[in-house]
Amino acid sequence: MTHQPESQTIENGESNCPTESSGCSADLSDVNVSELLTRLDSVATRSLFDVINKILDGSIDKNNGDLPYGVSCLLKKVVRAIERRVAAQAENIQTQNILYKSREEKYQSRLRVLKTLAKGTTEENEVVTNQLQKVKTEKSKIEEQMKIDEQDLAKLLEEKDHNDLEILALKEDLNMTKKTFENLWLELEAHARETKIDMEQKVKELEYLLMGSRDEINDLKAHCAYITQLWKKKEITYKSSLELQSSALQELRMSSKLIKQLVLKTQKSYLEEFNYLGVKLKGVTTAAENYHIVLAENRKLYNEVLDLKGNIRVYCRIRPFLPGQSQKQTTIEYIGENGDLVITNPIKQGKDSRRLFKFNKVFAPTSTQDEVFLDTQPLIRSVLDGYNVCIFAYGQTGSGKTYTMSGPEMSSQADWGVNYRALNDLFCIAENRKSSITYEIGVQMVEIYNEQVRDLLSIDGSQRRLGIWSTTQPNGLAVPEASMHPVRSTPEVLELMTVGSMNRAVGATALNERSSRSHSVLTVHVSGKDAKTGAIMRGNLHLIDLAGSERVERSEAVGDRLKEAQHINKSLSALGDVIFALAQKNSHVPFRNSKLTQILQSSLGGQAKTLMFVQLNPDVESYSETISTLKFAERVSGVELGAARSNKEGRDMKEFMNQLASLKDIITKKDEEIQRLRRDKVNINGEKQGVGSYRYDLASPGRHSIRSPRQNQRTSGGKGTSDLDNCSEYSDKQSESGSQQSIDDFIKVNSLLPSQSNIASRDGTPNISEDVELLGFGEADCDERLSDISDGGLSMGTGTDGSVSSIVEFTMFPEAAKPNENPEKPSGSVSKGPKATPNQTQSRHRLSVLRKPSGASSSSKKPPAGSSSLSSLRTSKRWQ
Ligand SMILES: Nc1ncnc2c1ncn2[C@@H]1O[C@H](COP(=O)(O)OP(=O)(O)OP(=O)(O)O)[C@@H](O)[C@H]1O
Repeated sequence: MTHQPESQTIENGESNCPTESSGCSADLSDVNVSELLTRLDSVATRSLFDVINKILDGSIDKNNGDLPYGVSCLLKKVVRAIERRVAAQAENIQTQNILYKSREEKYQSRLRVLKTLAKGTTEENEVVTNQLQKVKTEKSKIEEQMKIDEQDLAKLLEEKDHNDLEILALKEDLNMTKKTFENLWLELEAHARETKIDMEQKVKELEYLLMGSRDEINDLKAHCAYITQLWKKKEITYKSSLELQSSALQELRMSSKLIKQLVLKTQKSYLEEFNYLGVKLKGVTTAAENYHIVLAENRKLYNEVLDLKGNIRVYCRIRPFLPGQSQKQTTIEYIGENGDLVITNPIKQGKDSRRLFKFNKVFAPTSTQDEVFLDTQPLIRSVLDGYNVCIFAYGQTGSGKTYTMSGPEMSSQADWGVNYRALNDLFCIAENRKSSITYEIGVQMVEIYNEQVRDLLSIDGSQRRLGIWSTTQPNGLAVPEASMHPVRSTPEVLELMTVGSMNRAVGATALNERSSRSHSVLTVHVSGKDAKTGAIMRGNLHLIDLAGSERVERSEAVGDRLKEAQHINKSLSALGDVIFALAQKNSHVPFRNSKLTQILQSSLGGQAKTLMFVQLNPDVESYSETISTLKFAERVSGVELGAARSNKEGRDMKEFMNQLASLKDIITKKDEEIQRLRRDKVNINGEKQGVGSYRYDLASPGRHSIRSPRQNQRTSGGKGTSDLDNCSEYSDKQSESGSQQSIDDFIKVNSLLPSQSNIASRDGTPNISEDVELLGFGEADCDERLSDISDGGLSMGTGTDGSVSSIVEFTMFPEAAKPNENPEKPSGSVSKGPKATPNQTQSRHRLSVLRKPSGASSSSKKPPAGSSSLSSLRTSKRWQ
């Protein structure tokens, strides 16, 4: 059935190979070729292409590309069908194309017609629209005008109504006024009539009165004549009294001349008396001169006494509780003015709970940096006189050592510690003395960390280990390898110290977050050259901030920290051993046991002045540390270092005596000048003003202008330190009020107001500084430096015998007036201290000569220098 149409098509002459065709149809069974052939023209072209493809694929697979005949015929048919179809379609397209073209032309011509039409219509439209627009505008204008007219009309109507109302009201008013006026007119007419009648009556009355007053005028005329007569009489009386008064005046003139003569006489006698007083004054002046010399001697001797004293001073400072510690219990029970300190253990009961310690001074937690420095200042000043001074802070970690020595971090000037203030002070004095002494100041800063000495100010920033001199060098350089930095001002020092403290080894322990685990040693080298003699003085100031002294187990340190703590403890116990050996006066002092004691050798063993700050933490938890710190400090305070000695070169006694003699010459010359000036002044004042002028001078403020730098500081806000500004201010004041003026003032004060003695102030307390300044010693730049003059509280253990020297001693050392408190102690022997040097021997000799009272045995009243009086000095805690 399926092969029928195919065979028919082939037979229809479409193909010459029917057998192949059947074979072919058999091969393409799935394409349904026979069906295709029957409706070749109606099948889609795509299907025809599919058939071709399948035929070709089948032939490739089965016959290796050679098409069988049947298949070729089939293909031919299909291709022809496709060709026909394509040709038909091409014809179709051409016809359609022609159709489209004709249509297009048709539309184009229509479009042209329409365009022409549209053009004409648009122009007309525009004209009409414009006209319409104009008409509309006019219409709207007319409408608006009409609206306005309507409004105007309405307004006019309203106004008209209003005017009508007003006219009505006015008419009413007019009527009312008219009526009122008529009434008033009537009333006035009636009143005028009444008034006319009254006036006529009054005229009649006045005429009657005029008749009476003519009599009165006549009476008045008579009275006036009488008064004129009276005045004439009085004039005569006054004239006579005037004559009397002028004669009395002449008498008065005569008597005034007499009085003048009397006054002149009295004046003359007064001048004579004054001259007599002047003679007496000379005596007083001579006494003052002696006082002056004696005072200088005393000052010298006083310094020598201080030198002989030679103790280590111990100041105790208690740190306040830090912010946030207000609830903590304190171990501090009592702080005495005299240096007493009572420590209590609140945990213990009974008498064992309290312990008393005694130091040179105890600073309460409220003490300021300023107050602490005021008590340290005199010691520091000795450095400029060629002394070695050592100040160190000892105490457990966090007890305030760094605070006392350097001040808190980022501190203001008020918070500056001893270091900054000391250097500031040194610059200040050096500046004041520059006319006579040229100073050079240099600083070194090293730290001892794990028994290694390191330069904190090395120029190349290296942290190399430094060596130490085995023995103390004459130039005081214990660590010669450490870089030396010359300094000229406080800002330079501040900069260096900041660098130094930044380089300092800092670690953390359980006790203090930023605990310094090294000893820091700041050494200030001062060398001064005397412009006149060429002598050179060298002084060293060691400022030491020791590492924390707490026990190893308490700091909970391990590893490196433990090693550090062990080194610290070792060096501190070496320090203790040295101090103990010194206290025992052992022949061997183990300075070499630690780097710290090696560096401090010149300050502990030599002739140096030493001050130790014992720092305490008041917290009860630190009780045991506090007690061991205080015990250590107590042991230190018992050490005597021997006499402090100034490092002066080439200044022997002869030189001193020469200087003294030349100074005396100058003073004598000055005194002569003063005498001359005083005489001139007396003459001038006698002529011009009389004695009153002296009283005026006494009250003048000039006398108070001479002040010590310390007084100046106190009055200017109580600042403990003086910067260079203060220095210059101080020097200015000094130069303004020269010694001439001060001596002059002194003479006036002592001669004219003996009750206001300058020797002692009114309340009985000594006024040493003022005395010294009044005598021209206000500047510390005299023969002897005033570095230690403020140690005025020290006793010399002497009674007074009424001599000038005794008065001076009594004034300067009020405690000396007390009887010897320790009579058992043999007087006349230097009980402690090393063998006296020739200088000391001489000083002692001078001291005893000076003290010898006229006509009294020295041994009965006063012990000689260096005896019990000096012992009492040692126990006296009033070293300032
Ligand atoms: N007098 C004081 N007034 C106020 N604060 C103080 C005082 N003393 C110490 N402090 C404060 O207590 C803390 C510890 O003080 P500081 O660092 O000086 O102790 P330290 O003994 O030097 O410790 P370290 O051994 O670790 O160096 C700091 O914060 C410091 O500012």
